[in-house]
Amino acid sequence: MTRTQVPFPSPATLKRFPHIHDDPSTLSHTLDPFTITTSSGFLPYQTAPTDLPEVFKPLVSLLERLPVVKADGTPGLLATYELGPATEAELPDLTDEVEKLVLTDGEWDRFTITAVFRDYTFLASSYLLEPCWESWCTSADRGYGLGRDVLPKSVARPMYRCAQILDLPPFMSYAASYALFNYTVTDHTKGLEEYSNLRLVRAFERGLDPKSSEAGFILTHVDMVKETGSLISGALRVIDTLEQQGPRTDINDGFREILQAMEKIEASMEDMWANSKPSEYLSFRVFIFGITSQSMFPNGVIYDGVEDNKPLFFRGESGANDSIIPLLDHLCQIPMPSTPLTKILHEFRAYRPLPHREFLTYVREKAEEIGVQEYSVQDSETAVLFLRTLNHVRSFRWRHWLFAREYIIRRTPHPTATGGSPIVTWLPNQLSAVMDLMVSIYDRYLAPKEGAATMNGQEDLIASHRKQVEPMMELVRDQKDKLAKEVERWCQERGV
Ligand code: HEM
Ligand SMILES: N[C@@H](CC(=O)c1ccccc1NC=O)C(=O)O
Repeated sequence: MTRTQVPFPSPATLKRFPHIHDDPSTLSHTLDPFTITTSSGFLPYQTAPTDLPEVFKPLVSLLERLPVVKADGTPGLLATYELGPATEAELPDLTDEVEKLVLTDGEWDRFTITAVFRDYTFLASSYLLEPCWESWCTSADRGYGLGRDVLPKSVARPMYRCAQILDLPPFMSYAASYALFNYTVTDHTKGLEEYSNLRLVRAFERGLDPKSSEAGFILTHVDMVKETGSLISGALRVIDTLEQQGPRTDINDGFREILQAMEKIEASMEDMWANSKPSEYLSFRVFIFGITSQSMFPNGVIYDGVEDNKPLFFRGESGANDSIIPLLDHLCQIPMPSTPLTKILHEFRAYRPLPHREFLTYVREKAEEIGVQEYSVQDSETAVLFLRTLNHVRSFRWRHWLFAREYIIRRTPHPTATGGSPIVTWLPNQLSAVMDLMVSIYDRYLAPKEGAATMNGQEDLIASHRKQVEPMMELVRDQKDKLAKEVERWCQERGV
């Protein structure tokens, strides 16, 4: 029997997110595929289509021939730098066919439209970055050179139309394109349970081979995000119970559910090292750069037939559009410094699917309104659970910093990440913010107080809770110093 004495989810949450507890397999394809449920979490409510309606055959044909190594193991169009000419010669403008992607009730078939969007964005990025791929493969210094600066009508117009319908920027994105709408399973009865059952749908380089580093890179993200149903459920339990002034024990349970989900997510994240080799990352990475804040696109890109042909600028595909960490940032009300770096963090928000954006905004506003942080620190047991939640945000970001260092920073002087953020300073901006908050909460609410009555029951309880987090806090203080020194060294070495 549950101890909950207030409705969960709260009427307010249910009103705002009516599908939150639905069985994902029953959801209508008119809904955005990233409609959130507590079982599918931030993954799409159903596995993405591997094929498109027949009329998009010319697009699918290009996509199947596109990868550097095709599904059958032979070289594809990007291997010989022939994708550009093939696209220009073969692809008709299928924008009118996008208009026909409606279901019987006349509503958009958003599920299929997202698959069409995914495929156009794959083609667009391949087309724009093919010259960079050629420079990277052929020039000794491994520079990227310049990308193409005009996207043909036959790619630009239908991609733009899909993006309008889905309310997304018209460019390859993390959720609706390369990562979360780009996996399938070999055995449908097994689903997502086993990592070895996962496969990519589309790939740039060698990703159709499940053992490749490209496949491993993306599928590790999928394997992590599959655990987000209970993360969302835990976060909602905290917010909904607090909003309805329910019992603290239930709020503590919400934090426990979050902690359990994060254990699984971080364990899966650690498999990145085995699933995707650091030495092979920079290859397929060429195709995921954006067209803003990048030397390859100094003047953005003209989308022929779109927005009066004025140059457009979009951030590239990035895990910064993932929703796990922003959910916890918002729930815990982690304050970010007012720096230009934080502005980039906010700009990334626009690249998430609409349902993720709506959910994260809801969590951010509710957490502020009901004061999740303030409530949590008033009781030493909740304060410990809150600190342990923050510690997951820290360890995620620390592990992630090690990825950025070993897969990218050590191996290329290129100053910006695919999303256009400065490669050395941006990730530490957020990592330092979490560590600062941990130290300030510990010092204020759990550290020994001068003159506190030692035999007072309350002090004893605080002391016993303090003991639980002391080793964790020691590590945080060490890591804070280590990070600052390391960032300074990289900045000096790279002239930042
Ligand atoms: C080899 C593995 C990875 C590398 C090299 C890597 C690299 C990067 C880089 C360079 C950024 C900067 C943003 C930009 O401008 O593009 C970034 C951001 C980010 N990535 Fe990754 N990433 C990796 C794996 C992951 C995984 C598995 C996740 C989990 C979903 C993830 C989630 C994030 C998040 C949340 C951000 C925003 C950072 C923040 O809020 O502090 N990344 N990543
Ligand atoms: N920003 C990263 C790439 C990246 O973030 C990313 C790209 C595609 C899919 C997932 C990603 N996740 C990691 O953050 C980079 O600069 O290499």
